[in-house]
Parts: sequence; structure tokens; C-alpha cells
Amino acid sequence: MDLKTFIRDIDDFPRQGVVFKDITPLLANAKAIRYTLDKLVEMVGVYGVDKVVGMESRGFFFGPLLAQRLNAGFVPVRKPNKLPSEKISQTYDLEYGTDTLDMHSDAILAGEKVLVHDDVLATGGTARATCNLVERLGGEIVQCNFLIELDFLKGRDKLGETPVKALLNY
Ligand SMILES: O=P(O)(O)OC[C@H]1O[C@H](OP(=O)(O)OP(=O)(O)O)[C@H](O)[C@@H]1O
Ligand SMILES: Nc1ncnc2[nH]cnc12
Repeated sequence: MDLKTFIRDIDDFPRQGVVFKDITPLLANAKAIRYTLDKLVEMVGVYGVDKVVGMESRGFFFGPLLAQRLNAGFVPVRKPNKLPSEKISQTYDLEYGTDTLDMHSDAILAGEKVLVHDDVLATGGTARATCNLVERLGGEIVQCNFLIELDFLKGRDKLGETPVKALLNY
């Protein structure tokens, strides 16, 4: 199955000059969802993952499905002021200004093996901040796993030694 046929380019969204990779056609197709999940699981290739960490909001589409297939728990990383219990926060740079992501303080136990999952790796700011949150709680990141990587933005350069894998490259 050619998954790229289920990904739609939207010019100038959310702002002028950005080509947005829209995965909603993929999400609308049962066979494409199943195929994507099978391929994401295959790509992990690591045993003993304890937690899958997914970033709000598009990391929530496949993150919990992936966790279920890996027999792991799922941990949401959320935008500010959404998590109700004790949390840690990480601020990171955007193209203009900064943003913050939160994770519950008890979401990862020291020594747990963690798979970080999101739909798109672009500049890598979101993934870098998420890895920092996991590492601050003592988690061991076994892989950063994406549906799509935008190669020209060189996001993987921000992730250092961490193994980075993507199903589709543009
Ligand atoms: O590599 P980066 O440059 O950090 O960009 C990647 C992030 O951007 C998108 O999320 P967005 O902030 O648009 O939020 P959404 O998932 O709620 O749409 C995408 O889902 C990633 O989380
Ligand atoms: N071009 C893009 N398409 C979809 N999601 C993104 N997140 C960051 N850049 C993106």
C-alpha cells in the first residue's frame, strides 16, 4: 500500500509558505489505519517498551494504538494548563518565540523504556522537549518514532544519539 496517496498537501496552512501534511485522509480509511499501525509496530523493532509517549494532539491518533500493540502504557504530553495533577514542564523554541509542554510527574518511572511517538517530525522542537521531559523523570528513550519526517527541516539533528525512525520521508 502506498501510504503517501493518503496524505494531502495543503498549501499555506497554518500560514503563508508552509505546506501542511494533512493525514486526515489516512485516518478516514480503515485499511490505511491498519497498514500504518502494522508498519509503525514493525519499525519499533525493540522489545520491552514500557511506555509510549505521544504529543498533543496528533501524537494521540496512533500513540495509544501503538502502545496497545506493544503491550505498553500510553502517556500524553500536553499543551499548557491541560494536565490536572502534579506535572513537569519544558519550554522550547519555535520559529518565533517559545512554547511549553507538560507531562505528569508520575507518568514515567526511573529506568522505564520509552518510545516517543508523533505524527510529524519537522524542526524537532516538540520531540526534543518531549525527550527532555522523559529524561528528567529518568526514562530511557529507545526510539523516536514518526509517521512523517520532513527531511529538509533537519529535526533529527536536535535528537542527538536517540534512534529516530519515520515511515514516510519528504
Ligand atoms: O518538529 P516540530 O517543528 O516541533 O513540529 C512537529 C509538531 O507540530 C505538529 O503539532 P502542532 O504543534 O501543529 O499541534 P497539533 O498536533 O495539535 O496540530 C506535529 O503534530 C508535531 O507535534
Ligand atoms: N508541514 C507540516 N505539516 C503537518 N504538520 C506539521 N507540523 C510541523 N510542520 C508540519
